[in-house]
Amino acid sequence: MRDISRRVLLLGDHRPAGITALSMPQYSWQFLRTGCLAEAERILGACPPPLGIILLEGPHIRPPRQLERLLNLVPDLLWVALLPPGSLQDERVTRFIARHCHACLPLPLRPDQANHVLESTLAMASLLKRASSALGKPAPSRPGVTLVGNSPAIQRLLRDIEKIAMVDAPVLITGESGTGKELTARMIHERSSRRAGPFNAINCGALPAGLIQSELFGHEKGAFTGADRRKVGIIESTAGGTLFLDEIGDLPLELQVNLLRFLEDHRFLRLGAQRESEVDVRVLAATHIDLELAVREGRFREDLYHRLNVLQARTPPLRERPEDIEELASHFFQQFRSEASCRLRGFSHDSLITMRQHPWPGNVRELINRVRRAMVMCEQRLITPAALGLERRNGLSREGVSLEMIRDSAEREAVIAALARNRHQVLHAARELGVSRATLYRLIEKHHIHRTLEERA
Ligand SMILES: Nc1ncnc2c1ncn2[C@@H]1O[C@H](COP(=O)(O)OP(=O)(O)OP(=O)(O)O)[C@@H](O)[C@H]1O
Repeated sequence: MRDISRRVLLLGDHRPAGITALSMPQYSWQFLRTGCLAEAERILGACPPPLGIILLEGPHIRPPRQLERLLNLVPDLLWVALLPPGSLQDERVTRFIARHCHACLPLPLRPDQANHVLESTLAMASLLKRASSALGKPAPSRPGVTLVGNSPAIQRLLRDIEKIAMVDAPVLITGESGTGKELTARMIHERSSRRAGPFNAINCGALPAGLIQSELFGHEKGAFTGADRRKVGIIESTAGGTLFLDEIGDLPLELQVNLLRFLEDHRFLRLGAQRESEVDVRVLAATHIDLELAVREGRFREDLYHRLNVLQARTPPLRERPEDIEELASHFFQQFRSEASCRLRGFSHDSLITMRQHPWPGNVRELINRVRRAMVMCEQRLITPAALGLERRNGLSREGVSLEMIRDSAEREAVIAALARNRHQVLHAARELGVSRATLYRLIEKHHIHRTLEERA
């Protein structure tokens, strides 16, 4: 019987020179070769091998985006890159290797050298598997807290965070619920000169109006019935650090004046105290409501609004950056995998498409919850749309979906259907759709449709 741990997925359009020798009994590697990404996905979904080899030439490295999608599907598979002569001069190739590959081998293959690299990669794969199941820990993630995502909107936010962290002024962070406002505040703190001090967060909307004053500013013993000892408020306990005031729009008007006073001279009065105290705290505030409107309607003090709004950061909603969805899903998949069945290997192609179509009203928090639930409930090897609670539906019946998203979704469906009807022949599918071949290629790129077809037309 063959040792199934020596199975290797070989992704490439042809058998690379020297590979056949590695299938000989003295090496006994078993290669599952495919030049088609959809086929590769099927192999990974059915009975995934521990190793993958990528031949970095031909159309596969040309559209690296689709390739990266596949690699993100099974984050625990270790990849070895096969390098045709001169390929390392291509900066995209070196970046790709640095990001995704465990090792690389020059072509043509020298069987002993290739066998040695495959053996050591296999040993590393089994070591990592054992370590993650023994420790019950998620795969290592990036150091410190950081925003996952590569979209221009997230890159802009990351640059803003770096700049804001350099200055010691108040910040107003705006964005819908679940978009990462608190995470942004933490990142500002961790990158600021206050990083050695405390980071405290308080949700101004979650506390009853009667309690919030003593939570923020503290109180003296006997300040009110039941105040049987002195209490240090969150402002005071954040001395030398950063205070994050979430849902600042919910702060009662009578407390807004106290906060303004504190922002102006860092002085505050404990409830029931005779004298003011002084403390050095940076305030970051967040809101998901339109504060300017709240000012116009008299629900929020204009002077406090301007005092808080010295610097701004905006956390973009997930529907504005669908290109981040896959990376986020894959990030949380890795984080939760220790809690879930080890059978799971990643996301099905269908679920990736469905996730891109979903409007994500609850943003990243919703995505985290769906991935976590899917990892518990899914019985297949690849997470399905059903396990995510995102059955594919006709866009027109969905609530809260913009016209643009409906149009986008219909366009994607039409392209997929035309390609399927025309056996993936681009020229014929383009004719059927009444567009040029170039336009159809642009649509395939735009919607990240797996080109199992590549250039058959
Ligand atoms: N870009 C991101 N990368 C990684 N994790 C993220 C990202 N954005 C949000 N999260 C995670 O999503 C969850 C919700 O984020 P967070 O609490 O910061 O959102 P919020 O905007 O403050 O929400 P709310 O307004 O409801 O308080 C957290 O677990 C956070 O770590």
